[in-house]
Amino acid sequence: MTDDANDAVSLRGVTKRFGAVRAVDDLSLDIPAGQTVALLGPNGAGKSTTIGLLLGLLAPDSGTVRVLGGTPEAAIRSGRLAAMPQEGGLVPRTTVRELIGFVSGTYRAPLPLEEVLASAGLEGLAGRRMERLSGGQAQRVRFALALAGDPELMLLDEPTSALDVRARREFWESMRAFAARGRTILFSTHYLEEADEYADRVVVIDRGRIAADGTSREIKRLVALSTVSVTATGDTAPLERLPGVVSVEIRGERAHLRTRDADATVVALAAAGAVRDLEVVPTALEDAFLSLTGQAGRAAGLTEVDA
Ligand SMILES: Nc1ncnc2c1ncn2[C@@H]1O[C@H](COP(=O)(O)OP(=O)(O)OP(=O)(O)O)[C@@H](O)[C@H]1O
Repeated sequence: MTDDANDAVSLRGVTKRFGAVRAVDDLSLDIPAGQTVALLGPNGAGKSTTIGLLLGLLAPDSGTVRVLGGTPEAAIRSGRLAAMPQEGGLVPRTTVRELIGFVSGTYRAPLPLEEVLASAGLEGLAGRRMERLSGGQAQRVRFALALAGDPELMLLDEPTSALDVRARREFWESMRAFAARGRTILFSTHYLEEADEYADRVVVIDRGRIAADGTSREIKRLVALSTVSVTATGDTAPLERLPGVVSVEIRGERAHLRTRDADATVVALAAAGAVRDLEVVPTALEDAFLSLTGQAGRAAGLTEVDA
């Protein structure tokens, strides 16, 4: 790992404990300027804690946290770092234009109001009052407020968790425009699909440590993407050793083989004469993700990148 002063984010051996819980455990992560990075992990993985550390809301027990070459506090003070809250922050009875205009006025070098409205996809909603916005529209206003100071880095903790599918898509369209201007985005999410679609890079975090780090294509290649099912008779232990197989689950008469290479697994099953009622189904992305952070992932020999 290189030490690059141009990194937008640099965490070095960072640990944050809450009592006996190591919410972030010796984590090292560098994000070069211009990347859109998804921090992906199950509940309690340490995503919010990581973002809290980067915003200076939490102090690490050990290790160093650098944001845009300095401390999080300095980055926020200069307006170079912005965060978007999940909820709240919108003043009722004001219009979209009034609120964004007011907040813009508090920044030293704000973006022109019309540009903020356009970037957040709010042109048609500028005159609308806060209480009349849908969930997705309100979230775009929060995004606009974060955008107004023209930050270089945006940190988003589960920005779409309260949104439905359509609102989620609309939100990400706004985010894409921001990223296209060469800005850096780090967002946390539970959804592999979201990481897959919107991030240049996916960092999978599990129990405060990095479980995998790569493009979503690389991450998906690491995980078991198909399940081969057969009716199993006799000893099922050898199934575990077939090519591609990551884990085997026996339910009644059926053996479900989670595999990274369905073709190789099927060929090997055929050679063993064990193809009764054979079925191959793609694993849902969510399940694939669980296999990466759960037992199956460890069985597949995935190593912690930053151990
Ligand atoms: N203020 C706190 N006090 C005590 N424990 C905490 C605190 N904040 C976080 N934790 C614990 O630290 C661990 C990591 O929590 P964190 O909120 O960072 O995870 P997360 O990945 O953001 O989870 P989620 O997806 O559920 O938001 C969890 O075990 C959590 O219970």
